[in-house]
Amino acid sequence: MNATAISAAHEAPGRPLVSLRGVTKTFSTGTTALAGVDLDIAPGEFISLLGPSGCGKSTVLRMLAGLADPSTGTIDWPQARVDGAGRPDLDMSFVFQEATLMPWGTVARNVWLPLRLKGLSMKAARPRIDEALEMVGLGGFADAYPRELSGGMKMRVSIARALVTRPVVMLMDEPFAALDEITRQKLNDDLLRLWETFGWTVVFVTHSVFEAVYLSQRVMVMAARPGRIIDGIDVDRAEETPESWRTSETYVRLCQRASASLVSAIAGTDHL
Ligand SMILES: Nc1ncnc2c1ncn2[C@@H]1O[C@H](COP(=O)(O)OP(=O)(O)OP(=O)(O)O)[C@@H](O)[C@H]1O
Repeated sequence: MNATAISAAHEAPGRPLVSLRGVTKTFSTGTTALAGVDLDIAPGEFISLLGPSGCGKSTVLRMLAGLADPSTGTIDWPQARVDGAGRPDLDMSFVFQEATLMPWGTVARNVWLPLRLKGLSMKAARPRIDEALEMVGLGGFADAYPRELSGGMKMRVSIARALVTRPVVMLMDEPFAALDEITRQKLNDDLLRLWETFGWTVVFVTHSVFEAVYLSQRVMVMAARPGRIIDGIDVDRAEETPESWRTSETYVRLCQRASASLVSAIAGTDHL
């Protein structure tokens, strides 16, 4: 494995896909969810936001998705055309912890949903639905109903529904947190394969040090009260295979480093 750079820098090299500067978010309740967040994310980067409950991870994702605006500070998309409200013309998909499938619809109809919202008929969308299901290993399950699927399969459907629109940016909010460890590891590997295939920019929220270091090129550690970034850890996985990476010295060392940051994040959080 190559030397692994570790730095607290929040900037990605080159021209960022998105750039957050001095971003704060204060809700009408008075809660300051984020204070002074500076972060650049490079195109094609896999970045994780790691931190204790309430540190503002989901708020960052929601702001990237355009579902919430910063109270102060800026979010710029230097490589995209933006509309009057500053929203980029990039396709983004959001994957949540719950698969949130429609129980009355087959797998194919669930995956169709975002294309249907764009006006595509089932007939026109079907090749893309089948391709998306193949990509997540559910080629034979188009006509199954959610109740017939395991938790891991439901999450695969959710990922198929996210990738069927061929997004540029994949926003993932603890997608595997509810799954057992073996399923989670398998889905981690599948996600990395999909990321390599599609070249997505992935912003991945997790509470798990091991998952963050396993998946990411960069792990941003956040603390709460107020939500802020306290550390940035660069991860160079080099040529490791999934198995050799999970047991490598570098992986273990970076997990220790991220754990130590997380401990200090939690130590500075008086409500825990
Ligand atoms: N709509 C809202 N109105 C008021 N407060 C909110 C709202 N959304 C989030 N918050 C508060 O903002 C802070 C950050 O919330 P956020 O959900 O971003 O944290 P998180 O790190 O994703 O937490 P978790 O890991 O528990 O999902 C929390 O204190 C939360 O209670």
